[in-house]
Amino acid sequence: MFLRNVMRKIASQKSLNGLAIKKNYFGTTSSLLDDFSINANEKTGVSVITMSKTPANSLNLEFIQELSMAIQKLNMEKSCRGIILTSSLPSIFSAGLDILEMYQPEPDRLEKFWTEFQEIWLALYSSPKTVMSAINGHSPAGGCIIALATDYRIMKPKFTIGLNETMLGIVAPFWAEDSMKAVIGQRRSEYSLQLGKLYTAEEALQINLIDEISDNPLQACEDEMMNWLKLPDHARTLTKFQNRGHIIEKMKKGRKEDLEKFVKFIPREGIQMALGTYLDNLKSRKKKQLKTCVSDVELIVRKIKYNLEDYTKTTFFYLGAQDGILAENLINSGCKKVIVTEHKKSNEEHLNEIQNRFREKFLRFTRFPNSRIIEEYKLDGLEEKNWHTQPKVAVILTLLTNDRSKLSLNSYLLRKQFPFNFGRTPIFLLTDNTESKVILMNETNLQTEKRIPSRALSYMFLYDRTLLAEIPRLKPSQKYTKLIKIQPKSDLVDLLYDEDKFKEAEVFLKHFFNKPYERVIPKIEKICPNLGSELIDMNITMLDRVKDLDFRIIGEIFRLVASNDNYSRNIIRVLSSRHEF
Ligand SMILES: CC/C=C\C/C=C\CCC/C=C/CC(=O)SCCNC(=O)CCNC(=O)[C@H](O)C(C)(C)COP(=O)(O)OP(=O)(O)OC[C@H]1O[C@@H](n2cnc3c(N)ncnc32)[C@H](O)[C@@H]1OP(=O)(O)O
Repeated sequence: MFLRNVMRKIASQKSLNGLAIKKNYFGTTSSLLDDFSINANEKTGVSVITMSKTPANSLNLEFIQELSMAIQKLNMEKSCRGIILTSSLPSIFSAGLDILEMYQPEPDRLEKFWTEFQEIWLALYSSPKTVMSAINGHSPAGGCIIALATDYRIMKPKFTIGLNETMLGIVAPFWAEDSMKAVIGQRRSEYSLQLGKLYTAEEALQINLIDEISDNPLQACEDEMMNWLKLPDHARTLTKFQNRGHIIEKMKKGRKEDLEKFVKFIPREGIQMALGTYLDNLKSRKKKQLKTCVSDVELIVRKIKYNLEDYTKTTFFYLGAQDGILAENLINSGCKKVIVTEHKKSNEEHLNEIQNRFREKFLRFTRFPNSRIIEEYKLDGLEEKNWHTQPKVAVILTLLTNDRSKLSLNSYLLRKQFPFNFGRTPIFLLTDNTESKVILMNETNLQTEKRIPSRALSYMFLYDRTLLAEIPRLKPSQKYTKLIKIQPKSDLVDLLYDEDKFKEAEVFLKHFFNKPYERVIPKIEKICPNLGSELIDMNITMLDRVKDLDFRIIGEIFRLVASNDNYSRNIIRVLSSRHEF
């Protein structure tokens, strides 16, 4: 019966094929939120899905939804024969479910979250394709569940994998347990699950939790995939379903009850306390591992009595090229990546000088495709370093001018060119702007706000995609209401302050998300003359003059509409799929 259903499903998928998959299936595509990319190889029929959601590829609702959709599409794509899952993060395959989704959850979201997790597991576990995991970093809990849902696992040495849910005071779902049993056997599974065991790759190989160890799991998966693809797909797929059918059926039958249990279980006081403690430990473990980072940045920060250690969270620095010395100090004190930016062509020479000075230390030198003036340097030996013990500080953007056009340029660069998702990283803008002020946010809940007047550290530039995506789910009390107050100067700000105009703007925004820019601008101009040109020149700082967060989002949309690029469109699509818009 099950096999018959499977055959029927494969047949119906075939007919859906043309509809479900974009014509340009081959090549590289990115997810809406840039949390993963898919590289589809036309020759081999193998698609590599690379997860890149910093800092840990933890699976939150949006990430799971997008990933799941991508896998389902690949499952239906006739020309795809194999899928490899991997990560672009240097030491984490996936840290499992995003604990913040389960800690102090909102009921509706929690339900959606678990439903989507069930869904992605089903899409992977019952995929008709050959699915492999190139586990190139830690893979606890949900990360291991995902890997277990694939057909073959190759892992990089030394990292850890396992179902450690009991360590968090929670319980792995029955279907994950079943998939583990199917791989390592009943006894070993029971032992591992009860003790929440995390195994090193070497240990995992011994108990068959993984199939191979390799320094280059992706390459090894690609090689192994070729062996699997020698066999006729239908025979291999049916054999897979013969083996997995009972587990899939059981999951489908029990999934409603599983969901009910989950949404009841997670909000329980004891569970919440356990999750809270686990989260605290996760954070404090990191603080203990921090070395003191002695650098110019710290000196600046010390001068203004600001404790850098509170904000030692990230691996990236933005620096003006004029800060060559600063960059060198940061590198010497262990920063993993330094981005050197320079905006004046005349300083190209200086940039070259820095580049030459640092050449030996950097593994890679990349020019951003759309800019002559941004350079990325990557530290030598990055892969070998133990990332756990690396000092992580903050993102710094230097801007030693208050010239508005440069401000625009910086925000533009940050928004358009910087390929990373900052997560909850604090971002500082160092400037000599005399109206200096800094807003430091507690990035986790946006509740804490401090102001530190300073000439040197003037402004915290809080703009990141994760945050943007998170804004709609913040409770009203968590929305930050105080932003830098600067006299509104532009029509746009007037518009955003004006209730009636705002309403009008909101109405047409609703209708024009998907309309071409040329059609939007005249409408905007009607409401607010001269706004079109203002929009083009608009920079993020203006948005910070807006008094209310919702206004800010609208402002953000104006800006995105104005820039009219793919990235903006994607964000708009994400935002417009939410109720707020
Ligand atoms: C009766 C039963 C009924 C119903 C069933 C009930 C419940 C079912 C639910 C069970 C399913 C659970 C599956 C899960 O996946 S739970 C999540 C478990 N995950 C973990 O335990 C991993 C935790 N993370 C780590 O151990 C380390 O981060 C890791 C080893 C992966 C990497 O270490 P590294 O030192 O390289 O990085 P860190 O500095 O620790 O992390 C970087 C930042 O990422 C944050 N982080 C890490 N993991 C998570 C996560 N899972 N969720 C959210 N955030 C995470 C970490 O805090 C760091 O953040 P910052 O400090 O930089 O802000």
